[in-house]
Parts: sequence; structure tokens; C-alpha cells
Amino acid sequence: MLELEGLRKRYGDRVALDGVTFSVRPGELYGFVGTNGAGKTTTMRITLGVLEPDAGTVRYQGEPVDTATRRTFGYMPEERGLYPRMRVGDQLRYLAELHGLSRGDADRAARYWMERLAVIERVEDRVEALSLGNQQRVQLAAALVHHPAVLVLDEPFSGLDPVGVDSLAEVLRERAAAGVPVVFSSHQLELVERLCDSIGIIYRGRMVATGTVDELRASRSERVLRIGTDAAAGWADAVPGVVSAEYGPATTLVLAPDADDQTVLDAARALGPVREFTPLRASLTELFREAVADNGGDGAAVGAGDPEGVAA
Ligand SMILES: Nc1ncnc2c1ncn2[C@@H]1O[C@H](COP(=O)(O)OP(=O)(O)OP(=O)(O)O)[C@@H](O)[C@H]1O
Repeated sequence: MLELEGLRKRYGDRVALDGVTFSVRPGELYGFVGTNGAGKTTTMRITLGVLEPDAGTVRYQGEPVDTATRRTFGYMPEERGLYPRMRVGDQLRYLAELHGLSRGDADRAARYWMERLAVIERVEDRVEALSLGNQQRVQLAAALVHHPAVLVLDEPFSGLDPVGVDSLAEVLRERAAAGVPVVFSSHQLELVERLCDSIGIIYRGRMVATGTVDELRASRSERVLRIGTDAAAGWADAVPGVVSAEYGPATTLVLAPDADDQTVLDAARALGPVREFTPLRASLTELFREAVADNGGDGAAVGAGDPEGVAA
């Protein structure tokens, strides 16, 4: 298990991390999401020892992580870290050997990942001559080439075409199924919702929610129901537990946390037939906006970015 506990980091008077704690179990695919500047990259850099925290610890299998352990981790940094003038194949073999693989194993692993990530035809090309998407694929191969025990990937899906997204998703699922804790950051919330076992939402350097999507849904303060009825607009306004109502071809109701949905159903049935009665599941995007809004942010403006960090 990979455990991050109480990570704190300041850059001058800007607090980037304010006590970040979460853990990723073996075999778990963990999506790390947050607004721009929330602290994802800082957290990942600390996990890989690229950056020292001011406080807090990173543990793997119960022990504080040292340099030797970190060599067994696979990391894809946000700033990308390839040698632009080196050829793709040489680069991957070199990185694998650097992580302790024999020449033969390094060669086999490099070929495997170049094939898997569809860059094998570029084996003799210099990295700088590749398109950004293909550089990204090589960067992913570099994170995977030494059979890492843990994977930490900073925005691995950004810049990939849909085919690349699908093959990377499959690789991550597969690595997780093999028992590797996998954590990756992303702004593509639909993808994260589809792919991940667990999700952590960071906002202004603090974890504001963590758990499975279902757990995040269950902790939501309000519930939403859609009811198909021909009753006149306004029918639900006085029903106990209804916080707000929108009337159209169907009625959409926001219920208070302790409301009894059967009371609402009875009220609707008393007015005529009920064609539909559907609790609406919140998407990760909605859960994300709500978590941000609950923590003093402007949930509606999340897509447009957010003030970076917090002055100390
Ligand atoms: N080297 C640095 N010097 C000063 N401030 C920094 C530095 N690196 C990061 N920060 C600040 O720390 C905060 C967290 O940044 P970080 O890059 O970790 O966020 P992020 O969640 O990865 O953002 P994004 O989604 O935009 O990549 C931001 O306020 C950022 O401006």
C-alpha cells in the first residue's frame, strides 16, 4: 500500500499543500483530481522524492519511502523528462537499465512497451522529431519499462488521441489488476469516473473528498429525483422534504438529506399516475463542483480555473 500522510508544502508564503493524506491499495486505480493549482503535481513530486515536503511522510508497505524504494516506482512527471535528442528505443533501454534491468531484459521490456503503446515504428527516431502525442506515449513507456511496483502518473491522458486514451486505460487497469497501486491525475472527470476504483479530490492543498464514486455520492448532502407525472406545476412545492422543484415534461426535485422519498411518491400518486420515479445519480463532475463549493470555492467556475494556492 502507498500511504501519503499529512503532507505540507509552502513555496515562500504560498501554501501549496495543507495536510494531504490518502492511500492507494495494491490493485487500486486511484484518480487524483482537483482545480488548476490545487496541489496535484506538488503531491506527486513529493511522492517521488523530486521535492521535499515541509512535513508529512510517504510510506510504501508500511515503511517510509527511501531512494532505493523509489527506484521501483514508475513516475510520469508533468514537465515530462525525456532526452529530446536520444532515439526512442535507446532512451527506453537506457532508462530500464538505469532502474536495474539487465541489457537483455531492458531490450525486451522497451520493445514490449513500444509495441503496446504503438510507437514501435518510431524506434529509431529522436524524441524531438515525434508529435506531442507520440512523445507522450514514449513518456508513458518510460514510466512502465522497468516493471514498477507503484505507478504515479501526472496527467498521463492529456494530449492522447481517443485510441491512445483507450490503450492507456487498458494498461492502467491491467497494471492495477496485477496488484500495483496506481495513482494518476487528470482533468478528464468522465474518464476518471469510468476508470477508477477510488477518487481523491484536492482543493487548495487539502483533500476535500476521497473514496469510491459511490461513497462520494452517499456523502452528498442532497438527493435528486425525477418524477414523471401529469400533475400541475407546483404540485410538489409543499411536500415535506422537498427543497426545490423544477417542472417540465417531468418534475425534478431536490430533496433534503433526511427526506423520505416514499412521502414524495405518495404525494405524486395522490394526484394521478406516476410514469417514472428515478433517483438521479450525480456524476463525478457534479460531485467535484459540490465538494469545491462546500469548501468555499465557486463550484460553477471550476472549469474556468481557480485562484492558485492560499496565502499563508
Ligand atoms: N516551484 C514553485 N514555486 C512557487 N510556487 C509553486 C511552485 N510549484 C507550484 N507552485 C504553486 O503551488 C500550488 C500548487 O501547484 P501544483 O502544480 O501542485 O498544482 P496542480 O494541482 O498540479 O495544478 P494543475 O492542475 O494546474 O497542473 C500552486 O499555487 C502553484 O502556483
